[in-house]
Amino acid sequence: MAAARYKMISIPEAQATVLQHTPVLESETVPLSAALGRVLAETVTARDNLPPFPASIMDGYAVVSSDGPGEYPVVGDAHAGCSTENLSLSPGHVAYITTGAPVPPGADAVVKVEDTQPAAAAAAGGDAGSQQRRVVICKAVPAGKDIRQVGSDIEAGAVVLQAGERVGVAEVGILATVGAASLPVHRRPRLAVLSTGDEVVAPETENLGPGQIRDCNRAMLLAAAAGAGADAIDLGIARDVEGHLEGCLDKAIAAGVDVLVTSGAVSMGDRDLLKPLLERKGSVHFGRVLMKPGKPLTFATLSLPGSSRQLLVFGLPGNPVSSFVCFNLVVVPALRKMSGWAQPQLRRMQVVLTSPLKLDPERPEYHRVVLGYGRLPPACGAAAGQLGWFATSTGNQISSRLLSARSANALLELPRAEGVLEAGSTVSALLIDDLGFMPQAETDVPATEGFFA
Ligand SMILES: Nc1nc2c(c(=O)[nH]1)N[C@H]1C(S)=C(S)[C@@H](COP(=O)(O)OP(=O)(O)OC[C@H]3O[C@@H](n4cnc5c(N)ncnc54)[C@H](O)[C@@H]3O)O[C@H]1N2
Ligand code: MOO
Repeated sequence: MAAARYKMISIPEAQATVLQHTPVLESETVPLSAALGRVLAETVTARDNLPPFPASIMDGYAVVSSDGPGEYPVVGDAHAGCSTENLSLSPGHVAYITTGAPVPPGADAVVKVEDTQPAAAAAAGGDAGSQQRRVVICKAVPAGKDIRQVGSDIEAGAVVLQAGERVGVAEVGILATVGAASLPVHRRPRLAVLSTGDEVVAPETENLGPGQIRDCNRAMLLAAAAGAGADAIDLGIARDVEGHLEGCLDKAIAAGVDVLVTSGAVSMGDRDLLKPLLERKGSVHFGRVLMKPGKPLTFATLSLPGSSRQLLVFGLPGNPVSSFVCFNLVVVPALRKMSGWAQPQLRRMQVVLTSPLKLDPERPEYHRVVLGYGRLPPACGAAAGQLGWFATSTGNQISSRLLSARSANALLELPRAEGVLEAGSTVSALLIDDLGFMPQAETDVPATEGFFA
């Protein structure tokens, strides 16, 4: 019997080994326009107060609150963007003010325009020769009403974003607010993707020759790398001869990438040449993992000439689903760690099965599912009708059938066991996509009572 050369290790051991060999990449300074999705390498503080001046929240009149309702002369206008240098209020006077304008010194509240009226005399054409505008304040307001005090949104010197935080859309706005026109973020990982196999031909091949199939892994893994925030390059297809595979590996080294992701050539056939090559060029940390799909998953590191850095090599199995699953389970956390994520692991949640699932007695299995949120369907038995997260299987899970990954936003973690897990069972699931893009709209989920009233 042909013995497998590599010790079979557990999934957590494989993931820990990968992260142990994965560095956090150094920082670089990027303009704010390029910061989306990056992880901050330094804490950002506010250089000034927001608002920097007491600002009106409403269009209306700046008043001295102790004056109360009554008719008052309007001594000036404070528009957004103006200076109040030449405008100050004494009791018995008001100033017209717009939203976002500085409140003039002396005023301590704003009365919104809906709570005022034009003064009758002024409306009728002025009061006996004095051209002064007047207004009737109809409502008493407390001091501070409708004024944003200096620093009430952001105080000067306050930490607005921590090192290690990911820059999303709101964070771009926050950075712009504090004047961070450029900022230090962790460098994006550089990654190369290589397919292997004599049977594999370019996707644009119209008529397949005998024994040929189109290369789906390369396009998919390039897309996955881009989705995970890496800069990816395409190394093409390596033929099943050692010289060619080695030439491709050398190209990855010459390109200066941080990560090489290959697919295929890691199992037990006479043309599975990757592991021996990696042994020769570097260190193979594992070559078999107890998981389905993805058993021959391989991870190696190679020293780079003239550098203290190491090239991380992920030898993903050739079956497209195995490649897809393994990329999510080990490459995504590695790319996240490189990019500066403090917690790079995939997020786990508990979900309810909507159909019975057969278990594998030999390997723990990652079953691709579409998660939805809503009333659990009748198939969930006793839990039916409750609100919760539920998982719908993508069907036949054979590792050649990439349609089983279509729309999948999670991988169920099914234990290695005999038998079937019944519908209605709760299992853990790892998120592989943004739940905001759930393919199914939530069903029958009520909004908070009274929300639309
Ligand atoms: N004797 C054994 N044979 C196999 C074992 C085993 O333990 N003992 N493991 C099986 C498992 S599990 C897997 S997974 C595969 C992995 O094989 P390889 O990683 O060596 O991949 P290949 O043999 O090159 O290809 C497998 C399969 O995938 C197709 N393929 C490969 N590359 C692509 C691509 N870029 N695009 C689309 N499809 C691709 C290839 O044609 C094969 O059908 O090994 C089992 N064998
Ligand atoms: O591990 Mo293989 O991925 O089961 O087909």
